[in-house]
Amino acid sequence: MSAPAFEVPPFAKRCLEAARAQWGASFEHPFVLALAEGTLDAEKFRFYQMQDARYLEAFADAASLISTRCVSPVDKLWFVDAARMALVVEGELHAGYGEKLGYGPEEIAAMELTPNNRAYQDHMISAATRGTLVEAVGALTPCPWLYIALGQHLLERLGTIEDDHPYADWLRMYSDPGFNEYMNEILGRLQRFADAADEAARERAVQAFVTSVRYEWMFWQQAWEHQQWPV
Ligand SMILES: Cc1ncc(C[n+]2csc(CCO)c2C)c(N)n1
Repeated sequence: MSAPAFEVPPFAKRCLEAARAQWGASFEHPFVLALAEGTLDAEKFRFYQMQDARYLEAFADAASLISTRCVSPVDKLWFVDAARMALVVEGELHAGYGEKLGYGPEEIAAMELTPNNRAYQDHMISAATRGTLVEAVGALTPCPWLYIALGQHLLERLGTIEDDHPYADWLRMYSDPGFNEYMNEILGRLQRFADAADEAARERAVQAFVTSVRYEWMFWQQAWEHQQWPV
C-alpha cells in the first residue's frame, strides 16, 4: 500500500463514513471496471463525456456561487480558481476526446441532459444557493474526491497506464498526484466551515455529501444505460 496521498480531516472522515456503501459502489460499477480494463464501448464513453462536459459547467457554477459566500478573499479565490480549473483543465480533456470521438461544443450545448445528470447538477446548485456554506461545500466535495480516489485506486491496480490504453488520458488525468494539493485545500475548507457551523448544519452537510456520492454512481449508470427520459 502506498502512503495516504492527502490529509483527511475529521469532518471529511465523518462524511466518508456516512457514505461508505455508496462510495464503494462506484468502484464496482461496470462502467468503471470496463473503463479501467479498456473494454468500455466507445459509444458509452462518448455519451458519458458529452454529458460530463455539461456537468462540469454546473460544477463551475456551484464553485463560483460558493466563492460569493466566502468571507475571506483567499477562500473566494480558491473557489474561483476551482471553477476556472473545471472549465479549462477538464475542458482540455474533453476537447481531446471530442476530436477522437467526433463531438464538439455545438453538440455539447444542444444535447439534452439525462435525468440523473440534471438531478446531480440541481442538487449542487441548490446546496450552493439555499444551503449553509458547509452544506454547499459538502455537496461539491465528492466530485473531485471520488474521481481522484478512483484514479489513484485504478493506477495502483493497473500498475502502469500503457500509452495504447484507449482511456489513458482519462486515467492519467485523475491519477495525477498534482490533485493531492487540491484535495488538501478543499477538505481543509470543509473542516473550517464545519467548525464554524452548528451541529444541525453539519448534519445537513453530511447528508448533502451522501447525496452527491449517490449521484456519482448514478452518473456512471446514466452513461452505462444511455439513459433517456421515460416520457
Ligand atoms: C460526474 C463527475 N464527477 C466528478 C468529476 C471530476 N471532477 C470534476 S471537477 C474536478 C476538480 C478539478 O477540476 C474533478 C476532479 C467529473 N469530471 N465528473
